[in-house]
Amino acid sequence: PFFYIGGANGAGLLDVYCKSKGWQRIHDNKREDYILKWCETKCRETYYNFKEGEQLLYQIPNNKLLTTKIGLLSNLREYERVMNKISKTLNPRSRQRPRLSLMPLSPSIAWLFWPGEMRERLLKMEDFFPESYRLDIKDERDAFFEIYEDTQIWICKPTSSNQGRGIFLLKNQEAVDVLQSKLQSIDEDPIYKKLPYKAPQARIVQRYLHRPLLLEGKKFDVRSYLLIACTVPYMLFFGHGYVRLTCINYNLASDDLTTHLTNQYMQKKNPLYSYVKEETVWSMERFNSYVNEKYRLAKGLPKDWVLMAFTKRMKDIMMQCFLAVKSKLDCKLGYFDLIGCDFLIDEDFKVWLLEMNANPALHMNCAVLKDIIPTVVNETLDLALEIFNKIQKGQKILPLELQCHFVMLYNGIAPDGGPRPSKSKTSLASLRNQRSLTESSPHIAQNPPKAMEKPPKRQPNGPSENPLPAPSKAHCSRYPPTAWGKNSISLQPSPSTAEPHYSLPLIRSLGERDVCLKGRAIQVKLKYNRRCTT
Ligand SMILES: Nc1ncnc2c1ncn2[C@@H]1O[C@H](COP(=O)(O)OP(=O)(O)OP(=O)(O)O)[C@@H](O)[C@H]1O
Ligand SMILES: [Mg+2]
Ligand SMILES: [Mg+2]
Repeated sequence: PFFYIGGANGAGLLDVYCKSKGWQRIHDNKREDYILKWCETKCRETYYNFKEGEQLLYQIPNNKLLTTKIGLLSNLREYERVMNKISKTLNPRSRQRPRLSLMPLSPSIAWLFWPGEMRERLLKMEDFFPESYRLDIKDERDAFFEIYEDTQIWICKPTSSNQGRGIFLLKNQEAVDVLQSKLQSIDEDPIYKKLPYKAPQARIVQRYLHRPLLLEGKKFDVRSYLLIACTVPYMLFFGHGYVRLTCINYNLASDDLTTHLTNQYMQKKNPLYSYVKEETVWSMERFNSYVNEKYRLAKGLPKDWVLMAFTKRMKDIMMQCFLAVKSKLDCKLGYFDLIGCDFLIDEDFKVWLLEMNANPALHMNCAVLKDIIPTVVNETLDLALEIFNKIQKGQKILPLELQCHFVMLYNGIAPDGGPRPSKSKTSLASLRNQRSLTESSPHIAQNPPKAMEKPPKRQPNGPSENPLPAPSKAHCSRYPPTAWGKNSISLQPSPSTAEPHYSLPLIRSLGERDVCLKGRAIQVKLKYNRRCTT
């Protein structure tokens, strides 16, 4: 079996992992006979030639729905708008009365179609995403220029750059005026009208969180992971990452971007970096202990706020982002993705999502990263492979033998334990007859997965359709102890957030379809594929 790695990010770790399976590396990107392909950048041919159900391919082709600044902002907004609309129609407790013609048989029936977990789960965007405006839409940027008040601080970011490239702060009216006239001249430039692809990248402006929580006087953000190990059915996991601090103390008035932008790439530009680099990345345990020690009493926080409340909040936010694009992501058996999610905590311990990243950095330039990154990479591949193999063989996906540090966020497994039919064209029956990766891998074939000794345990609060077994800890010994496993980071999956089957049409409809209630029937009108489910 062959594998291909494109780019340098994490290449060493990926190479070792794949070779340990007995696979052989190929260097020709055009070859189509690979079983796993992991590329930093997406290329159209790869997706065009991808053999669904036979190959594993890193990165969902349209992950930009989440991983560009504009994609994330627009999808979160649209999700909130649609959810509020549905909520007003279906929620009998809503202050606004539903329109009579839209009244279902009884409010309590309508309530049934609004699953409890979704009611509770829906977060207000303003509570986790800093106020933002798209500058590529005229009305929206005019709205920003209208509301801007002198001395407010905003941050301006290009939609699909990373490593802090192209980011600047807007600190006064003068800077905002300069930006306004620049945008106007781009808009009016005849060259860009003719050749719009030559125009500079679209941008957003975002309210600058000017009172961040500080660690030893330094600003920081937290990189965590959203692993989409499978898209048919969806299998999502949360993974802890690390804390990224600046080299020098935070100073709001400073014009030095390295005090404001916490990403490692920016920090490397600071002359102090080589002296303090080990201090610019903290493990989550160190962060947890620090908060326990310095802030617990002063701020009245519960013990282990980082590993408990903060972690839960990150998971909830990730879930909301996923639900916002769930019906739009390209799903094919074999696609998987690892998305880096950046969170900032403010002085009031409020958690903010800054952005989501495709192809997150897998470099190991600090001791903490040497500990964390291999685990992230190995378990990403383990989970993607285990799920893929099980589906190919028609086996039940759960329990997952190789799940160790990642915590399950969501699964779309049908109540019978098999994959749920999706919009993917793959016939699972035909996949079962195909040669599986396990069979084609001499290493795995010699070491077939051990059967689980115990039947899967039921989660106390999980819905009965989707019992989530505890991950096998035995597997953790395969990798050296890491910051993830050493201390108290939970190895237990959170209560299942898998969707109850009755809500599927409703959930699928979100964002793209109209829900309309008529007479005694609840009808979900599907705008795009003209199917009608009652
Ligand atoms: N709204 C904000 N308020 C305060 N600080 C912010 C805000 N947005 C971004 N930052 C800071 O700027 C840094 C870079 O921003 P962001 O992560 O959005 O850009 P990026 O170029 O995609 O970076 P990377 O992908 O390397 O993390 C963040 O790590 C954070 O420290
Ligand atoms: Mg980024
Ligand atoms: Mg970032």
